[in-house]
Amino acid sequence: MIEAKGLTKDFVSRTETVHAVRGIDLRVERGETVAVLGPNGAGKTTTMRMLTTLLAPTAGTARVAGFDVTRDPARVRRRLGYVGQGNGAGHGQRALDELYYQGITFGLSRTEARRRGQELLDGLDLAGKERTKVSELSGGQRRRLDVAMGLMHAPELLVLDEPSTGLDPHNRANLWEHISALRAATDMTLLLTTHYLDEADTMAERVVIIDHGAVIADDTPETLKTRHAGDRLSVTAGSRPDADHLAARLTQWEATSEVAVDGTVVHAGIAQGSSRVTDLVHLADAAGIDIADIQVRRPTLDDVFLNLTGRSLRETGSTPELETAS
Ligand SMILES: Nc1ncnc2c1ncn2[C@@H]1O[C@H](COP(=O)(O)OP(=O)(O)OP(=O)(O)O)[C@@H](O)[C@H]1O
Repeated sequence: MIEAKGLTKDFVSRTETVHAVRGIDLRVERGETVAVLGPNGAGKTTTMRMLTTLLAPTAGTARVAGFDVTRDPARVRRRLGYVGQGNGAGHGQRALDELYYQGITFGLSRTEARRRGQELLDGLDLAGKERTKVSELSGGQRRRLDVAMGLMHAPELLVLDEPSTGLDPHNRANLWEHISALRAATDMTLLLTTHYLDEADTMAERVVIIDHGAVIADDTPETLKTRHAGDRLSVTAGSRPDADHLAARLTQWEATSEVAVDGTVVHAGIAQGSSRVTDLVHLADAAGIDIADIQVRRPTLDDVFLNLTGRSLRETGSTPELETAS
């Protein structure tokens, strides 16, 4: 569905050149859901804008649904829906009219545009809002209307740029429930950017991590976690001396790495954590170390990013403040 090779974008001004995207290769198969993750300014939006024909690449090529984004932009646009950051819908219009005119723009008949608009309002939990002005919809409802706008012409590919930013957890979950239901009903391909690591983890079959305009990892969330970040172990010892004693033992043990003591808690990385807990208990018993609690945590995508770059996605200010919007 998407095949990008060496996609590059430089923004050149009189004073500077910003290398926003530096030769990205990306392949997305039909029906796949792929999340693009990365800190602020990594080049996610610029990449989406090139793939959706809104921005001309400086170098490289991209084909979407079989058509070249530079040579055949109209054909590409016909096959994709793009929901950008911010609201696409005009605020003075009524919800169903917005969808209707979007449908007409894409060549639907008047009857079909009205039918499709109503179907999407129903499917996205906006039934009853047909005649409500966009400006009077809540944040969550407006975002769902944006998604409906992107879906009016039944695209093969839906590109969502931070669809849930600014929504509270309830509305995020609600939006995803609707997107998942729509996906299940069609074989639509989904490409999204998000700042929410848990969203990428649960919604996407594949995660592409970009940093400084380049792809630094591309795989399933589970493989990324297994390959780039092991399980994390936290053991609470009975006393500080016990914690120090345990830390010394774990430093020698082949299953653990990066051992650190914080009060009576010993933290470490552990290979195949849950299967090694019994061995750990035996090791502590044999050494006469008192243990109060053992916890093994699966890594998150943030641990993956941290291991790859030495920075946390959270520290880079990527997790935006929540605005309550219902
Ligand atoms: N029109 C532009 N002119 C100049 N520089 C730009 C322009 N658009 C983006 N940039 C720069 O390109 C880089 C990549 O920006 P981009 O918006 O693609 O990042 P992003 O990963 O989407 O970030 P965010 O998560 O904050 O949306 C940034 O340094 C940004 O300042």
